[in-house]
Amino acid sequence: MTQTNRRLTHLVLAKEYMKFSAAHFTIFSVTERERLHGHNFQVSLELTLPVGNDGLSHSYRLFKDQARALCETLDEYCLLPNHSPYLDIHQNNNEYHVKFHNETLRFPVSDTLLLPIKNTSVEELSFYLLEQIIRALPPVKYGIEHVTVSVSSGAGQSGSSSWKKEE
Ligand SMILES: Nc1nc2c(c(=O)[nH]1)N=C([C@H](O)[C@H](O)COP(=O)(O)OP(=O)(O)OP(=O)(O)O)CN2
Repeated sequence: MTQTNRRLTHLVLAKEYMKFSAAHFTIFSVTERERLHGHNFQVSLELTLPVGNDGLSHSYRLFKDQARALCETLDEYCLLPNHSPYLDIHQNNNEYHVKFHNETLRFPVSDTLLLPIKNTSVEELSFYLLEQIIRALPPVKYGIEHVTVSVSSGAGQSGSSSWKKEE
């Protein structure tokens, strides 16, 4: 397919089930954080990819199922940023002891996920999920030219991150 007659489509996938319920606290500085609380985080996925002669890019079931599976890996956990510059996290038997400023918070290991992110913000969660999506759906294999993952912590607020195929 030449560059000129390539037909690209932009799929937007934002199914209600692409969500995860999780506890977290956002850290604002070396001394300031919010209290532990939860959200139903909503995820959306946008993909740009070519449409074949059959008028189809891929069955978007493939992408929806992957997004849903990724959401399930985060569902009903307390999420901690393992790369936060403000936290010192150690496991002590079946607990994580999390030192922040002048306090130590304790979380059950069974209910907590340490994510490779710097904060449990929507922006950092979008970076994390984008990396997971690219790992699960290699763009070269699926002809994906651009992908954006958005994470919302509530109506009217979200963060997103994107990957774009190098020209
Ligand atoms: N850049 C970011 N700022 C904030 C984030 C974030 O993810 N990225 N997250 C929070 C808090 O986690 C909080 O849960 C949501 O923030 P808040 O402003 O309190 O918004 P509400 O969901 O409570 O909605 P309002 O109706 O606007 O109060 C804070 N900042």
